[in-house]
Amino acid sequence: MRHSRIPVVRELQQHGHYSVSAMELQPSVRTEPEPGMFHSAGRRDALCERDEQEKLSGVVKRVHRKLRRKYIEVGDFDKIWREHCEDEQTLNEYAFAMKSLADNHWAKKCDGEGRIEWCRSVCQEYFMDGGMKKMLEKDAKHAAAASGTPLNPDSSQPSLSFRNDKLRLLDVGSCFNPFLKFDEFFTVGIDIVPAVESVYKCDFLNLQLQQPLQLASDALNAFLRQLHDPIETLPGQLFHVVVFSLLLSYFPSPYQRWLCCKKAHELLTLHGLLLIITPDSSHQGRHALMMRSWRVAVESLGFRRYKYVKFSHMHMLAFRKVSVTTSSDLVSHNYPEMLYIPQDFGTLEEDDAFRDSYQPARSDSEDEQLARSFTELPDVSYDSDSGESQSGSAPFYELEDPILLYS
Ligand SMILES: C[S@@+](CC[C@H](N)C(=O)[O-])C[C@H]1O[C@@H](n2cnc3c(N)ncnc32)[C@H](O)[C@@H]1O
Repeated sequence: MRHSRIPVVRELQQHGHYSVSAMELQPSVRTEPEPGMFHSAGRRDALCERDEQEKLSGVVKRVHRKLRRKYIEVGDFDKIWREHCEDEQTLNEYAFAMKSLADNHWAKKCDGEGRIEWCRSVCQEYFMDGGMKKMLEKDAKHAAAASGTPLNPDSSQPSLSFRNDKLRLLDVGSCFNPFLKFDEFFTVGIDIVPAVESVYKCDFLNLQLQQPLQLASDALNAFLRQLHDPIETLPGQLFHVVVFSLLLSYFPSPYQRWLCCKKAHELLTLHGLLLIITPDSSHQGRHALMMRSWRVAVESLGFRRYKYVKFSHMHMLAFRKVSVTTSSDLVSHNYPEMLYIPQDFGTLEEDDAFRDSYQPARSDSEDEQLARSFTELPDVSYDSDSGESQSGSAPFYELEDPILLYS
C-alpha cells in the first residue's frame, strides 16, 4: 500500500476507518450499559457505533470549544489562529474524526442531512434549470419599477450557459472533498488540514487574492488543473460556486466569518452562488433574528439571498452575487458583528451538527408548540427569494449591538 503524504490518511490506512483508539481520544464519560441490556447483536453494534460517534463528535466539539475559550481569554485572533494551525496533532485528530463521522456514521444514517446534495440541487436549479434567469428577470423588473423606466428585455438575459460547461466550485473547509464525485462540477477543495489527497492545503483566512484572469472558460479550467499544493493565492472572479459547509461556526470571531464571506464575494463570478451551511438543532424560529442578521451582513457585501431552508440540525443558505463591487461600509455599520452565533456569547449551546444523533434537541411536541407560537411577519425589504425559502420572519431592525439582536 502506498503511504499517503497526508498524516490523517496515513492513520486511516494504518488503523482502518473504524479505529478511533489510535487517536488517543479522551475517555468517554458515558456509563457502561447494564448487564443483560443487550437483546441482540444488532443492539450491541448500535451501542458501539453510538459510542464511537460520540467520541468522534467529542473531538470536533472540543476543538471548536478550545478555540472559543482561547479567543475569550486571549482576544488576539491572529495569534490564536497561528498557534492553532501549528498544532498538527489536534488538527489531524479533527480531520480524522470529521472524515470518520462523514464516512461511517452520517452517510449510513443520513445524519449529515444531505447538505452536500442540497448544494448540488440548488446549483442544478439555479444554473441549469432557469433559476438564475428567473432571478435576473425579477431584478430587471424591480430596477425598472424603481427608476420608472420601461423594462429592457435584454437586461435580464444571462450571457452564460452552463449546460455544456462545468461549474467551477470552491469548497472551503472541504476536509474529505465531498463534491469531487459530481461530474457537473470542476471542484477545488481546500482545507487547513486535508483529510484526503485531492484536497489542497490552504488557509482561507490568509489566502491572498489577485486580479481576475481575463481568460476564456477553458483557459480558466486549465489554470485550475495546474494549481500547486499548498494554495496561497488565487485570482478573483474564478468560481461559479463557493461552499462554506459547516465552516463559519469553526471560527470563534464574527469578524473571521465576515472576512470569509468577503473573500467568497471576490472569488465569485458575477451571478455566482455562495452556499452557507451552518449548524443549529433548535427550531427554525428560535434563531430567526440571527438568520436575519446574517442575511443583512452577507447582502451588504454585494449578495442577495436566493434560498433559505432550515433542516433539523442546520440552516442552509444560498446567496447570489449581484454586484461586482462590495458596498459594505464598515465604519457606520456593524456588519461583521452581525455574523454572530449563539456560542459567541459563552452560552452552553452545543455545536449542533455534532450533537449525538440519539439525543433530540427538543421533543416533537415541544417543536410544534414553538412553531405555533412563532408569528410570521412580512419581510422588510425586497426579497429575491425564489419562494422556496421558509424562514421565520420576525421583524428585523438593524441594531448596533448584536447581543440585542440575540436577546
Ligand atoms: C466542520 S468541518 C466541515 C467539513 C465539511 N465541509 C463538511 O461539511 O462535512 C470544518 C472544516 O473547515 C476546515 N477549516 C477551518 N478553518 C479553515 C480555514 N481557515 N481555511 C480552510 N479550511 C478551514 C477545518 O479544517 C475542517 O475540515
